[in-house]
Amino acid sequence: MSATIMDGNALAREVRAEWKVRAERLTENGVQPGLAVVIVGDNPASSIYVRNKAKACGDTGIYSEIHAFPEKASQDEVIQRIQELNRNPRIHGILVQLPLPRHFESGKIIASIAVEKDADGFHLYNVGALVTGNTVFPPCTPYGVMKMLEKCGIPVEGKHAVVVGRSNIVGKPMAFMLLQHGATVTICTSKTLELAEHTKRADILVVAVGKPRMITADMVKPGATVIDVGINRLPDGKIAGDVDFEMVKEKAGHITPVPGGVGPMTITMLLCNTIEAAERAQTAQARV
Ligand SMILES: Nc1nc(=O)c2c([nH]1)NC[C@@H]1CN(c3ccc(C(=O)N[C@@H](CCC(=O)O)C(=O)O)cc3)C=[N+]21
Repeated sequence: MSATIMDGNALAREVRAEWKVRAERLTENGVQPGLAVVIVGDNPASSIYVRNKAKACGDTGIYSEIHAFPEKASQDEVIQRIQELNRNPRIHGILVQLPLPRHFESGKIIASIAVEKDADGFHLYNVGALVTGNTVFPPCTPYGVMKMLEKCGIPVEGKHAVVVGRSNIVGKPMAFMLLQHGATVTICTSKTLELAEHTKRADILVVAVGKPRMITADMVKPGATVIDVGINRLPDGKIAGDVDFEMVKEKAGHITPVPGGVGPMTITMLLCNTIEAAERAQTAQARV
């Protein structure tokens, strides 16, 4: 029996339709949700991604601005722009596209984003909120994964989840979100010894390492849910995930493809966080 494919494009459309109603309600009340995307340098992958985000905003009724800086921009001028965006009432969400050029200290840039406009959930305050179970803005990729599990009716509570990858933007927040939902969580890295011994015990396996097809069928428990966060560009130009999709889909119960899996959900959750931020701004306004 072949696994059920978790269609990220279809799920993303569904979630966007639900949230679009909320964006429209806000707009009717005079507060159109607004997102500012700050991008430094001209990494072609980032530029495509930023354009896709702007388009997704338009489709969902969100106002968006792109603030592009040249590679050689100074850290101070970027921080100054972020501070302006922090004060701009049209903007409810601010995203600084990562990675930044090497001469930037990402921590300082992220710290300059107003906590209540941090649509990526990367500010240390929001990281702390997530870890303590008081999440405001869940980081978009793990948030998208949780939403996919929910939409596909995959239970998390009591299950053994294994996360492979320990990045601050995917692996770590993913592990804490699964934990918050009652999973027993194992966090592995690409360096974990006997990795298969861990992954084989996973009811839910989330892989975010960046090594094409590193998860093979022998590393997966029959019937498991396999979530592939990896997006690797192969020498022939094709895109592959961290999971050997063709082989693993014969063994898993549910599996996400790449492309068309977690990626479209990531962009969608950014839109949700922006709408959420606008709703909170409106509520705060009403209280004054
Ligand atoms: N501050 C910040 N926040 C981010 O969320 C962030 C970031 N910086 N920097 C870059 C990464 C990468 N990322 C992707 C999101 C969606 C797709 C996506 O939708 N991919 C499609 C198409 C893939 C393709 O064809 O290239 C898919 O998987 O189907 C890809 C990559 C968000 N990132």
